Amino acid sequence: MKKIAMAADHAAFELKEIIKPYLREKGYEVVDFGTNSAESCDYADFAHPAANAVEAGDCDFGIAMCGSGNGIQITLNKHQQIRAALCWLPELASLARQHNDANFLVLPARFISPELAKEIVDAYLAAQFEGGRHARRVEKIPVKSKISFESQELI
Ligand SMILES: O=C(CO)[C@H](O)[C@H](O)[C@H](O)COP(=O)(O)O
Repeated sequence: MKKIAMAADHAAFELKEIIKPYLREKGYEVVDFGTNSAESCDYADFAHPAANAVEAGDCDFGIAMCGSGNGIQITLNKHQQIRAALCWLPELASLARQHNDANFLVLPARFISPELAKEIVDAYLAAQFEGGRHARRVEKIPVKSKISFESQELI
């Protein structure tokens, strides 16, 4: 059974509580890293543990959300092995997986309806990484060392 890490701040708590049972009904195991109420909080406190779980292989991938999606996406992408994609349309979610092998789907909870959020989640879950030229590009994403701007080579 695939294991999904979930994380949200107060702005997305309600949406998380809608998407969580939706995923469980579909047969996914959900590990909920919080937040656990609509009380004001800081997205990074939930994003980092969820990112750690995916990086460690304890979860297969993640679904995260905050008001705009920006704060939690920025935080997740500080992790070297995380590719978090902010998606507000199903097509973007499909592409995030097909082209970017995104291991976190990020939703802007204050800008989409629960129904649209479910469609975006469905698109993300149904898509597969296409590999090929995209694999070459994804491999170049982690910052391995200083890179020369002129040559794009490691220095
Ligand atoms: O980090 C964000 C914006 O980049 C998120 O949308 C937060 O959910 C938002 O900033 C929370 O705002 P609030 O006024 O504290 O509810």
